[in-house]
Amino acid sequence: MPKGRPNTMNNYGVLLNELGMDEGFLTPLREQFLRPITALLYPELGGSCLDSHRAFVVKYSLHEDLDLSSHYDNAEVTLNVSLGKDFTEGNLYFEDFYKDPSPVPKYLEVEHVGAQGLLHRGGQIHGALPIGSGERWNLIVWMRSSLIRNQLCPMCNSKPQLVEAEGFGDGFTGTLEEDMPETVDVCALW
Ligand SMILES: O=C(O)CCC(=O)C(=O)O
Ligand SMILES: [Fe+2]
Repeated sequence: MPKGRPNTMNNYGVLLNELGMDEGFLTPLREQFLRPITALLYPELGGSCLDSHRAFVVKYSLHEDLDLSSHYDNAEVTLNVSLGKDFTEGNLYFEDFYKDPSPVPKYLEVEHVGAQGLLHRGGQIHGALPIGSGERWNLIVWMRSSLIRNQLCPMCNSKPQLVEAEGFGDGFTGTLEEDMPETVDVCALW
């Protein structure tokens, strides 16, 4: 069975599409349950037309990854749900936005509470502080809007150079301006 790393920074965890969880769980979660919320909270990030995702669980423990350094996600909007187990410390923290001129509080720490999730902008710099003990697992769903990212890659800040990919890939569609994706219509009708 394929076993990719959840992302380029977390070493321990599982990509949920490899477990076949997209169709029955993650796509309905994004489309039916999260979209009404993200449409209201993140209109400027394509919150009403988040049309793909990369979902994974990340694992932290004393002998594996302890923490996660500051980064922004390859996502317009991210869902982060604490799955437990028992752990101490390991708070999530937020810093400035990547490429956002508006002033925001310099540093905000959020304690993970089991079975609770939070939504944040993918472009907001964040990281995870070291756990003190135990094992921490989180469900992370990086949600993408092709409408937004087809215009500018959020990671390199340039016009995307598309290559073929399996499944949702990195969430880009079509061939940019000449061939706008069908999701444009969905968004316009929302
Ligand atoms: O472990 C966490 O709570 C954060 C994980 C994260 O930021 C990520 O995987 O992009
Ligand atoms: Fe992240």
